[in-house]
Amino acid sequence: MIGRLNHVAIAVPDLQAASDQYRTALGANVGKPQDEPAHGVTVVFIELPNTKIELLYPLGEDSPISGFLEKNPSGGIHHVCYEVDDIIAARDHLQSEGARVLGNGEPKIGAHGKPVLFLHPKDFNGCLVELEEV
Ligand SMILES: CC[C@H](C(=O)O)C(=O)SCCNC(=O)CCNC(=O)[C@H](O)C(C)(C)COP(=O)(O)OP(=O)(O)OC[C@H]1O[C@@H](n2cnc3c(N)ncnc32)[C@H](O)[C@@H]1OP(=O)(O)O
Ligand SMILES: [Co+2]
Repeated sequence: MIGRLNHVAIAVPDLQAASDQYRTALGANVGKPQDEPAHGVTVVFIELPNTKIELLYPLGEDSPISGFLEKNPSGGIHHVCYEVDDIIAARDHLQSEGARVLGNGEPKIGAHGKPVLFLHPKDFNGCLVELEEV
C-alpha cells in the first residue's frame, strides 16, 4: 500500500537558520518558506535526488508542532510522509487494523496540493506518519 518516501519532516526552532544551513553548509536546493495556515505551520521544502526534506516551523497560536518543539527545543525529526495511490482506501484499511487517524479522519490538502492524513505516532513505533495521495 505505501509507496515512495515523499518527505522527511524536521521541526526547527529557527527556519531561516536551518534553511541557510542546508543551502550553504549542505549545498542543497532550498525552496522558499510557505505558510500553511490550515496546518498551523510554515514549511520549507528541500529537494533531494530521491526525496524531500520538509523544514517545519509553528504558525499561529495552536500549531500542532509547538508541543514537539517545547519538548525538543533544538528541533528534531517530526514525521515521515509515504505516498499512497488512494488515501481513503488506505485510511479505511488502517482503521480496520486499529490505527488511529488524527484530526477528524478526513484528508486535508497538504503543502503539495494533495490530500494528506496523519497516523498517531504511538501506533507506529513512536513515529508520526503522514500519508499523501499522489
Ligand atoms: C502543510 C502540511 C505539511 C505537508 O507535509 O503537507 C505537513 O506535514 S503539516 C505537519 C504538522 N501537522 C501535524 O503534525 C498534524 C499531525 N500531528 C498532530 O496532530 C500532533 O502533532 C500529535 C497529535 C501527533 C501530537 O500532538 P501533541 O504533541 O500536542 O500531543 P501530545 O503531547 O499529547 O503527544 C502525544 C504523544 O505523542 C508524542 N509525539 C508528539 N509528536 C510526535 C512526533 N512528531 N513524533 C513522535 N512522537 C510524537 C508525544 O511525545 C506524546 O508522547 P508521550 O510518550 O505520551 O509523552
Ligand atoms: Co509533511
